[in-house]
Formats: sequence, C-alpha cells, structure tokens
Amino acid sequence: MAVTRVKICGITNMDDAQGAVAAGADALGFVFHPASPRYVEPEAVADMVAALPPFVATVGLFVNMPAVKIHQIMVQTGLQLIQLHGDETAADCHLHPPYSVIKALRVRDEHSLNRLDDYPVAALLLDAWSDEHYGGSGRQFDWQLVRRATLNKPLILAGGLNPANVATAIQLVKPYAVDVSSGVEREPGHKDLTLVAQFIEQVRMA
Ligand SMILES: O=C(O)c1ccccc1NCC(=O)[C@H](O)[C@H](O)COP(=O)(O)O
Repeated sequence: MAVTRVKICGITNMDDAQGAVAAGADALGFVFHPASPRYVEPEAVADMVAALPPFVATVGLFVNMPAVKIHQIMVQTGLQLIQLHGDETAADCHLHPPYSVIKALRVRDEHSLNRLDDYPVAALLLDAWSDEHYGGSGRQFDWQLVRRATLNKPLILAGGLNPANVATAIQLVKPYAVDVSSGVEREPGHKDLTLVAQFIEQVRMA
C-alpha cells in the first residue's frame, strides 16, 4: 500500500511548525502572498526553517510574483521547494532552477484538467476554484474529475480537506500527497494542533 504524504500549509509561527512536524507532517507550506491572512514574513520563515529537523520538506507559496523576487526569498529563508499558486503559465514554471516547482491549479470543471503534461514541474497540486481566493478557501472540488484526468506527475490533492473527509479523498483519488490549511485551523493563520494530529492519523489509516 502506497504511503500518502501530508503537507500542512499556511504555517505562520514556530509553535505550529514544530507541532505539525511532531504530529508527523512530511512537508510545511509558507504563504508569501501579502493579501493572505496566512502571509508570513521571510525573516520569520528563516527562523522556523532553521529550527526544523531534517527530512521535513519546506515549501514557499507564491502568487504571480516575479522569479527574481521569489529566488531572493528562497535564499533568505532556506526553503526547499517553490509552489506557484497564482496564474503562472507552464512557461513560467521553467524559470526556477535549481528549485523543484509545484504548480497549483484551481479546478473549476473538467477543462481545468486539460494539458496537465505541459507543466515542467515536480508535482501538480489540485485545489478548488474560488473567485475570491487564490488558495486556502476551504472549498472542495469534484474529486471524480481527477479520476477521469490523465496525470503523469505526482498529484497533491488540496481544497476543503479536513479530518472527516481526508480518508475518503485518499481512497477515491489515490494522490501522492494531501495538502490542508483551513481544515486544521482554529482561525486563519493559526493551526489547531489537535485537528492537525487527527488529520495525519486519518491519512495514515486510510
Ligand atoms: O492559504 C492561503 O491563504 C493562500 C493564499 C494564496 C495562495 C495560496 C494559499 N494557500 C494555498 C494552500 O496550499 C492551501 O493549503 C490550499 O489552497 C488548500 O486550502 P484549504 O482548502 O484551506 O485546505
């Protein structure tokens, strides 16, 4: 049986970073989109990254930010992977050596899943469509659409996941990893570490 990895996204503080890792998170995500309630300053992320144990993947999330600025933040923070969570094209994904790139796509309907192979990335993250938010909306999309899509890259499933629905999502979609933000929060930007532990337990049992 394949192991499903867990990424806890929208980490803004040291307690949540260390608590998520203690609960078994495989990866942490840090949002650098200034309009997000989960925005975190690069200086704070650098401190968190330096305090983490080895073998935890660290991911910076960017929305339509110029590559030069992204790379400045990556160097300043010591983060490992870039997640492009805006309107970046497949061509934009070429701009980030030596970093591995995760491209997030927001799924509105079956057309959202056309030409996924065009993206030169390490993994694709599928999230729910929202007119108001680039991410962290807490919305779920139709998982059946993924079952019908052709995907030759590791898939990270996101969007409205929580401890109550993540096992069903894994059984249906069989993703490489699951990603959660608002479903394990007590308020935007602050994780509920009991929910984080329950989420990871559900993933391990799925
Ligand atoms: O979380 C945000 O506020 C955010 C803002 C801008 C771009 C991306 C953002 N989050 C992306 C994530 O990786 C979330 O984990 C993903 O959208 C799922 O969110 P949720 O439905 O709340 O679990």
